[in-house]
Parts: sequence; structure tokens; C-alpha cells
Amino acid sequence: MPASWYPPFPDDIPTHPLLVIDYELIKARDQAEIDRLWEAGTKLGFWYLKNHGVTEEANGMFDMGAETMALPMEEKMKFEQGDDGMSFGYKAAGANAVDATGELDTIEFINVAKDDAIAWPKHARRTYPSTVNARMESTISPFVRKSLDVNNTILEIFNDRLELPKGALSERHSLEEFSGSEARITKNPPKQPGDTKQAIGSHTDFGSLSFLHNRLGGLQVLVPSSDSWQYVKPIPGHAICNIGDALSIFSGGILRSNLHRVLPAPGAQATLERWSLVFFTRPGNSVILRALVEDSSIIKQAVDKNPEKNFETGATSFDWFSRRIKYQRVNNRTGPETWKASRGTEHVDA
Ligand SMILES: O=C(O)CCC(=O)C(=O)O
Ligand SMILES: [Fe+2]
Repeated sequence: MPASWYPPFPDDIPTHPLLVIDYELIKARDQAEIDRLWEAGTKLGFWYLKNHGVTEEANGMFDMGAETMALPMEEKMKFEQGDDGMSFGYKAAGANAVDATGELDTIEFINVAKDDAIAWPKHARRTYPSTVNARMESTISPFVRKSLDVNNTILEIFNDRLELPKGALSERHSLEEFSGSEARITKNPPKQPGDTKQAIGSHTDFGSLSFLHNRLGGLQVLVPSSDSWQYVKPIPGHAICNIGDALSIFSGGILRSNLHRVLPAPGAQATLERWSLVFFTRPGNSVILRALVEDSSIIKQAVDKNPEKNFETGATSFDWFSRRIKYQRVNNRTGPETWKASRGTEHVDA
């Protein structure tokens, strides 16, 4: 459905302003735009990105999502992600908890590994439904490659601003090493009257950078230093980008991995199915998640200034990621401690 057919996001509810960053200017290394990206990355950890050049590929991904979710449940379940912490594949609605009480999530999604999109027609990590295979070459691989370009460019900018040696962040996100990087399409059913269920519970993202394409509202950020949640209004043609745990940890907390969640779309949009598309860039599986204090004096200063925060996770990116996925799954739930075990840097940040 073209975005112009959607009922508008209501104009009478508070929204959180994000800086609009122009990717063309970032690519051209425009200093003023880089300063604004830095401000967005350090203060909120979320920003809009315009002129990213991925709209057509994103539209194809939404079509792939619709084709995949229309398959019979029995077919989709053949490609289910399982309970061991692997994220690639299909997840049915209600397979994850959204909070410590074990309330169930309402979204279904399909995750396609960057490694499979790059290796195609070979399988690197797993197999997928026929609807995914049919679009791997035409849609998914181009989307993944372009999204990687966008996120890698942003990583280079942050690398320089963090005064890290050239390539310090890139080498931790190499194309060749297997990683948790993946493309995700989510589908949330229309809101039922009186329903207050969360589609995705409060979380920080697991990896380094998320590149999100939203058509409807529903995404909320926790406003820093407050307990107030505010909607992020989708703007046509603008992606929403955010920083995840791994990049926040590498930077000694200078870059912010902010809590966010997804509710049903507000106002008149609530009557529609809500689809969203994300590309997650995550470090290579073997990369240890710790502040890069030996490589940057400003990261060292940031860590020294906050002795109460622990940036030595002792975990590889693979361990961090698998733990978080695994303990979200309600099949693994024993009690509130399972939810706690699925958490990210909100504790580092406490
Ligand atoms: O659907 C959205 O707007 C956000 C999705 C999200 O936060 C996630 O998949 O991690
Ligand atoms: Fe997220």
C-alpha cells in the first residue's frame, strides 16, 4: 500500500523530536552535518536519515514480508528461530516476552542473516521460506548491501570522532566474518479495542547500528533522564537510525544505546496492520564487547569518569547477542530472572 494511503499520524499527541541527518552530506563529509550526527549519537542515540537512497529496496522488502507472512503458519514454523538464541528465521507472535511478568509480544517477524544474503545462492547460516529465496537476489541482497554501506559510512564517521585509529570499528564489523547482522520485517496486527499490549517490549538494540524504515507510528523512545515514553513520528522517505549496545560499549558510553519499545500505531493508524523493516549491523561473532580504551584517549577518559559503569562485558558479540535472544523466548522463561537475563546496556547505564 503506498504510504500516501495511510491515515496520518495524529497531531494531538506528543512526539519526540529527532535531528534530521542528510546522508548525502554525511557521505560528502560535510563538517556541520557530521557535528549534528555526533550530537544525535551522543545525546539520544536516535536520528532521522534522509537521502539514504534505499527506498526502492525497502519497498521490495515490504513486499517480501507480505508474501512471507501470507504463507500458512505450518510452513512458516518450518523456519522458526528456535529456543537456543539463534535469531535468523521466523518468529511467531507470542514467542517472546515483553516484560518481567512474561506478558507476550504481538509481532511476528522474519530475520534474514547478512551472511546468507551475501553468500546466496549458497546457504551460510540457515535456509528460508520460498518467498524469501525467490527475492534473495532481486531484493534482499541489494537491500542488505546498501544498508551495510549506509551503516559502514556512519561507523567511519563515529570512528573518527571517537579518535580511534583508522578502521578500528570497520574491522570489528567485517563483511567476511559471520555476525548477527540481519534484515528484519515485522508485522503487528491491527489494535483491538481496549488493547494496550506492547508489540515489542522496552529494549536497547543488541548490535551497533539499526537502520529502520517505518510507515506507521508505534515506536516510542524513553526520553533520556526521565521516565516518559514519547512516540517517534514516521516521516515518509526518512529512515530512523539508532545506536545499539555494542557501539555504546566500544565508545565507553559516549554513544548512547537508548531504550525504546513498540506499541500499536496511535489514532486512526491503529486500525491497520503495522509493518516495519530494520537492518541491524552487529559486530563479528568473535569480537569482544569492551570499551576501546587502549585505542582512544577520549574513550579512556569517558570510562575513567564513570567508574560505576562496567564496560568489560567479558562477552563476545555472539555471546551477548545469543543470550539476549534466548532469554526473551517465553519457552525459556522460569520467572522474572529470565527477563533480566535478556537485558542489555540499561544496567551499564543504571
Ligand atoms: O518497529 C519498530 O518501529 C522498531 C523495531 C525495533 O525496535 C526492533 O526490531 O528492535
Ligand atoms: Fe529495537
